[in-house]
Amino acid sequence: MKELKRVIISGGGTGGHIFPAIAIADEIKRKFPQCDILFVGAEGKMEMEKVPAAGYKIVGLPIAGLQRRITVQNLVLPFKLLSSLMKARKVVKEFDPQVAIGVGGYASGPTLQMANALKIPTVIQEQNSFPGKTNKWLAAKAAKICVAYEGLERFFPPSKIAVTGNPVRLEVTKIEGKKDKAFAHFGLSEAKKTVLVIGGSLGAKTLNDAMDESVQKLAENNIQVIWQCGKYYADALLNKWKDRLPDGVWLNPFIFEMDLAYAAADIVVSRAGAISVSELCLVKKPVILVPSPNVAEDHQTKNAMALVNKGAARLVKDTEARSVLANEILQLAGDSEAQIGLSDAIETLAKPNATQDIVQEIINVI
Ligand SMILES: CC(=O)N[C@H]1[C@@H](OP(=O)(O)OP(=O)(O)OC[C@H]2O[C@@H](n3ccc(=O)[nH]c3=O)[C@H](O)[C@@H]2O)O[C@H](CO)[C@@H](O)[C@@H]1O
Repeated sequence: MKELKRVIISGGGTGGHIFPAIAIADEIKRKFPQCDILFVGAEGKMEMEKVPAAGYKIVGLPIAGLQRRITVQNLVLPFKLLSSLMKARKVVKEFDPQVAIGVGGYASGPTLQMANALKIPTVIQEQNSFPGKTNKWLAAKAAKICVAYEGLERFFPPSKIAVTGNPVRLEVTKIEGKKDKAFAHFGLSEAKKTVLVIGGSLGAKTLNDAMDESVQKLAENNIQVIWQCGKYYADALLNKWKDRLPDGVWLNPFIFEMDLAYAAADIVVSRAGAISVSELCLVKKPVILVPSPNVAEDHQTKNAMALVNKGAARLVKDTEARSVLANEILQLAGDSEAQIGLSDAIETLAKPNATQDIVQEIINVI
């Protein structure tokens, strides 16, 4: 069998790009423990913290995105791009990987572009039903494009597509037998129903507003809440709720132990980011999705509808969340038949072998 010895993985910006990249790296390491893996990210972005925390080395490029407003940052963008291309060329040349994998996000542009220029094969992993700009741009020269949804022939050369599903970190979805540890970790009681609220890797204002108005009501109805609010909203919310949070409400910017959060939950309320959706299929919990309307081509609604159309999730629109979310939660919490129906249906959409299949595609191109 061909062996992976040196691999570059590039991309990031949000957890939705970083965590699948880490899942791919973990699977490569599981198969080829000696493989040397180097990540290439964007300076100042989330990957510069999360990738080393997962035990991998990362180099940052000075790349940034175009701001929608006219700003000084936009004026220096061409210089940042040029210096990112130069740095990416140096990194790729010196590390000399057998393959470079792009997971979407700014940094993967210069890195894979330079790998292409140096005749190193490239593989792209696209998490969503609507591809990001960088992946669309890199597709023409990629050797393989691993996707999670059908129908991406509209954007990518059909002969290069492999429908694998999204890579998900293994330990995140291993929840069996962890309930006791989970309740202890979050300081919750086994006697009450638990709702997990996650606004994607960065938190979601809509979900925070909805929870801000309804945690009290949920607590009064014997429902506990694990409320992940995201780092941008944390100061204001933690300040407001300091000393006043009802019993059985855990509020924090980020959950490092997602396995415990999933294990504790009877119901999950979540944004419909692609990796969150893939994880939810694997943990088989009843889910209420509130897709973000602020993403390219409304792709979170498409991610969500793929489940809703199969009876595998309920949907609450972003604009309606503040007024209806608490009642939706209470209604579902009181209907165990509906909960079973949702978890049975969501289980059928899981792709448990996605990460192995992606690594096989990577091996095939070297
Ligand atoms: C606003 C935005 O641009 N969202 C995009 C971003 O979502 P986002 O970055 O929110 O990513 P996803 O929802 O796809 O995945 C979130 C990941 O973060 C982890 N997690 C989350 C919260 C937490 O407290 N702890 C934790 O570990 C989850 O377990 C999961 O692994 O990338 C996704 C995949 O390209 C896209 O589908 C989303 O539309």
